[in-house]
Amino acid sequence: MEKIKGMVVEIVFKNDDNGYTVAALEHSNDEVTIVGCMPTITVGETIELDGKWINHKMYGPQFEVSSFIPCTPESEEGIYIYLSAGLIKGIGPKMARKIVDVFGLNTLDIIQMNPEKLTQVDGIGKKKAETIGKSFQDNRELRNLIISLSKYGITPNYCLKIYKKYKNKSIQIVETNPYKLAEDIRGIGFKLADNIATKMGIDRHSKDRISQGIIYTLTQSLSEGHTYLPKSKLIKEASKLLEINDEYIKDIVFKLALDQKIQIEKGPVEDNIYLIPYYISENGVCKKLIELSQYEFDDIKLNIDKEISSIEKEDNITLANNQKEAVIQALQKGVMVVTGGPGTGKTTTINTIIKIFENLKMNIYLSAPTGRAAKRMSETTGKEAKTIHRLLEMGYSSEDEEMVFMKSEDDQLDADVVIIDEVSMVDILLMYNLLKAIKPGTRVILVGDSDQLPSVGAGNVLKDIIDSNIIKVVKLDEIFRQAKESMIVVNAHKINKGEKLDLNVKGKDFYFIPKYEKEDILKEIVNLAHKRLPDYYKIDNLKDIQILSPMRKGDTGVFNLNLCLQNVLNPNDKFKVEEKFQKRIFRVGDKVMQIKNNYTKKWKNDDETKDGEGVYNGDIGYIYHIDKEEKIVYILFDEYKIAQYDYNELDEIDHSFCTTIHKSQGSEFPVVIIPITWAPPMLLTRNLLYTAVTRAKELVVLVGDIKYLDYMVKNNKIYDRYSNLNIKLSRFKDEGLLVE
Ligand SMILES: Nc1ncnc2c1ncn2[C@@H]1O[C@H](COP(=O)(O)OP(=O)(O)OP(=O)(O)O)[C@@H](O)[C@H]1O
Repeated sequence: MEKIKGMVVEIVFKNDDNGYTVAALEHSNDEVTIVGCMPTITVGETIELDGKWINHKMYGPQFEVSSFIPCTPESEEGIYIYLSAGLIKGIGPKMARKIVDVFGLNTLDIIQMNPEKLTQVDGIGKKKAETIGKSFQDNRELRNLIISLSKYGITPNYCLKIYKKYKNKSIQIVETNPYKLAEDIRGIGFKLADNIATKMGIDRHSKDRISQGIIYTLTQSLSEGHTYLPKSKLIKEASKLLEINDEYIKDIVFKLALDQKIQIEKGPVEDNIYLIPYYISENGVCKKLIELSQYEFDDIKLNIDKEISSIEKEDNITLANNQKEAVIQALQKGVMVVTGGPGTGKTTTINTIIKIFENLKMNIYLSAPTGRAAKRMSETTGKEAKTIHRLLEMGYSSEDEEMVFMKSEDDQLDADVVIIDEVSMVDILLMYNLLKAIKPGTRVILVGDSDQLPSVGAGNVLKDIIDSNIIKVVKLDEIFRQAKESMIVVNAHKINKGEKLDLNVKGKDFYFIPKYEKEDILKEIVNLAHKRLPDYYKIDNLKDIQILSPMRKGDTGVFNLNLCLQNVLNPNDKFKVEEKFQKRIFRVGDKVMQIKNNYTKKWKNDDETKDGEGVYNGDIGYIYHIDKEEKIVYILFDEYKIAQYDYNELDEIDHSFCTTIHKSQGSEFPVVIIPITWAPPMLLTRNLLYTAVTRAKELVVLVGDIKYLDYMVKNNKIYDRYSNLNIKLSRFKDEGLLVE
């Protein structure tokens, strides 16, 4: 093994996925080629390398690197080159020159130890000095992490995610339990974590490995919507994942239950295995629903029929019988469900209910699971509606920054009535947190359409509640005359019943354009969004049109459609700043979406007169500005909220010229275009089509092969979720525990 030292003068090639780099190094007054895994090196940096000289057939002599350590640059010029490489937020070449001019050889010490002194440099204020100091520190720690973890085959991109999550505890956490990465880091699955563990020498049959495999199998099943797995299924899947015999797994399942990491519940056929929070939530939702629904009210003394008549007169409307029934039940029951498809009068019914409770001077809270749904509820009721997270006053615990709700059993909501919209999107954990915060004597009204896709999170809450026959349900099924005018509404109901759709009725709002080849479907959709629809309907191709695809991959999947749509709807332009992030280019003007809830993301309006926090999964925005020097992307949401994203936060953002149908749940758009083509059967389902179509307010255009449309309408196979809420609720009735 030999040692050489020198300054990196050029990066010839770098593979961001595995860190393999070819670079030129200034060494002993000569320029030599170095090759190997050096993911962190930058031009201007001095490094010390271990390795050996080889003679490459084509490229001649090269130094093959087995390990390297960064050294502090020794000359002022070296420091300048190092700082101007763009690694540190707030320092570009000009600023680097100014800083080195002031501090000379002490520059790096000053940035690391006394960043406040940077204010001596023209153009650096207190805040900027702090940012530079922090960015330098983060950069150092991250580079050390990348170097330390590269021996386990962890790529720089994952190191960045790991560092974001665990900060300076990263190495310690990874080396103590690499399987934790599979739980916490997006993109790292059990397999990758297991590979890392193998490189660390962890035994295949160790208790830690098997425990993690079992927990991972259960965690994975949550993303398919299951709240538990039957024991035999769990063992089979875990054994496949771990590639070991069932017997080892059975033992550890039992041990995990003793350690209270999982819960075993006796089922009628076999044991069911839960992760603890899901067990507590499923039982808790059941108990709270029974408790709230059994409350006997004697607080309202009014003639309900008279009250309804006077509101009907006021609103110039006659409620249908089941709408009236819903209003009456809302006054009498502790918990009730109002369900129905589009145009069946849910909003009208809820507005009547709100009026009656308002006349009675009752305290009413309105809420919905997502920001978009809450906004829509505010618009249709004319009253403030909050997200459930806001309603429950979500915050973070001081010790471990875990999310907590301030409103809970110890400090319940001061409400007489709570109305929740879009309940089909509420999962079992959120429902439990909500119900815990509601005291007996409060009326809870759950509104939703159980034919929509179920919640992204585990459970089948709305459908289970409806199917249990324990909670009062009023199903609205009449489509009102006004709503019947819309083929979107009419066809949505036809989809639900598995009937043939009315397509291309002249002057209406539901069109089908036949195309058979995927390339033709793609071309047609791009053309519709770019030219045809905006020209014909005089609408905005970004704001008014939303393309929804069932899948992410493939020619007509979200990823490819976004690439093609970006090219025509927001093409490259020398006046528009853009930046490449892994496989995507973000450009000023791009339509984007927040893809996970970020309750603490701060936003301000343009003139900073309004501010707030929280950007939610599914929120659509536009790239407003990209600051390459500060490494910040500014995104405009809701026409006035501007949120800043550091480059390393951009995994929360995706392009949204096209989104998946799943992500569109709870949102509405004027015009929706949907590709109809081959996809895996589990994506060609009736309720996926129904959800997509009901997102449109004014126009639906389907493009593709009619045989797949027919297939979707007929395919009402719902992929069952393991959830016991329905059975647990029904048990109360079977055992005669309910007051009728
Ligand atoms: N009793 C009624 N008589 C006549 N028209 C009604 C009645 N109830 C509702 N409508 C009308 O039917 C249409 C649909 O009603 P509404 O918006 O309340 O339904 P919805 O179920 O909330 O629909 P969506 O889910 O699509 O928002 C509206 O135009 C509304 O004015």
